[in-house]
Amino acid sequence: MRDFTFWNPTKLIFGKGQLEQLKKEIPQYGKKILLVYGGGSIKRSGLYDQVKALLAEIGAEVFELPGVEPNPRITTARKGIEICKKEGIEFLLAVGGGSVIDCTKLIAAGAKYEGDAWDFVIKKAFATDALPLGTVLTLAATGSEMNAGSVITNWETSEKYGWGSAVNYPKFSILDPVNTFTVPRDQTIYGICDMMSHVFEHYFHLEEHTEYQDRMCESLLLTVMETAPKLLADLENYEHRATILYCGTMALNGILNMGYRGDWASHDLEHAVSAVYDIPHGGGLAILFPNWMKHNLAVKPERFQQLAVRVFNVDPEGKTAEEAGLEGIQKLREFWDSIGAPARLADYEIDDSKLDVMVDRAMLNGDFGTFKKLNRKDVESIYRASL
Ligand SMILES: NC(=O)c1ccc[n+]([C@@H]2O[C@H](COP(=O)([O-])OP(=O)(O)OC[C@H]3O[C@@H](n4cnc5c(N)ncnc54)[C@H](O)[C@@H]3O)[C@@H](O)[C@H]2O)c1
Repeated sequence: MRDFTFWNPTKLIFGKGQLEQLKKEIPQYGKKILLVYGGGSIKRSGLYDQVKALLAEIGAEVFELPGVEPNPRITTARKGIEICKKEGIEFLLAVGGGSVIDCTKLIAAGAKYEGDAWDFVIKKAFATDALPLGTVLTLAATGSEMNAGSVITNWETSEKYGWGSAVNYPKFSILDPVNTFTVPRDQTIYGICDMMSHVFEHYFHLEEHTEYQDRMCESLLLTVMETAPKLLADLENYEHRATILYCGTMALNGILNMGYRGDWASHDLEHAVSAVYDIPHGGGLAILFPNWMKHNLAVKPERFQQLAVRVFNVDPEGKTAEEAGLEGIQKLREFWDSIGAPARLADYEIDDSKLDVMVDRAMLNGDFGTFKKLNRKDVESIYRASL
């Protein structure tokens, strides 16, 4: 295990009816609020009206940025930054899923920056200051509600990158499982694949002696796999929504991955696909991750074997580490198939016609990944296996 410092300042407020806490939390930061949300699901569910009523109760002056897209775009963040600068916004409230939260993070940092906020995303500049932000999460998936990451797409250049800075941590995040009841079945599945993928990104590392971290990762995977079918059979079940919501946050808030660095190449592979085709992030990961695993099985077969035995119940008797590991990867595929996750790029009508463009996008910053550095040939091979 490597040396580490753990710091996560986000206040997590979890449970039924917790939206009321907005009245206590927001006034510490100011009265001029930018409310950021997506395509209207919060209006249909009634959450928008509830938030507006609470903001009215604390006498907030509310400006709005609706219409944040899934795979949020730099153009939308720029609109939000303009509002912040023009109106002297003091606090940003994101109400939505990972896309709304990620966009809000860029707006918060961009509002304190003279240049174009895309500079942060391409790492031309590093964000050292930001307006404070809070979130009301409506979809279990990304962990963005309790981390410092943000993923932004530039549709003009077909680029999608993750960027991060400690200034991005939400001051608070309100997680009421009831607010996730309306998440449609497909988005619920993508969220489940996304949070499991975050754990896999952690799990495949080259560090020795991460016994406790491994078991935490495995326990999260087992919990998600046990709960997912129950939730998908009963989408408005509070307890199952709560378990999945909590798992989504825990999968990517820094708690599982102290003392080592995970791989993250599969996320880069997926970002390059959705920068070209605008597919749901969790759906892309469900297609690509098992193929990344097969491609890299030989790098450290014992890790795949451990995952197979402990999480996928593979009997290691009489098998090499590689054979047992491969069986585990097949069981992961079977599990994702069983919940209705996409398995091939063809499920999104993606063929090999833009394969070179996707490879170019993925390779823009050179070889990537830490478990194994992927080069152009590796990337092409994983995409081809995923067609
Ligand atoms: N910041 C991070 O750490 C991180 C990690 C992983 C992924 N991401 C990024 O996050 C984005 C995906 O976010 P996401 O998976 O949370 O999905 P999302 O925010 O893109 O939402 C997906 C869809 O679900 C709808 N929706 C959200 N909540 C709903 C509700 N309660 N009822 C009905 N519909 C609802 C949205 O309107 C949208 O159409 C991608 O851009 C991905 O790259 C970020």
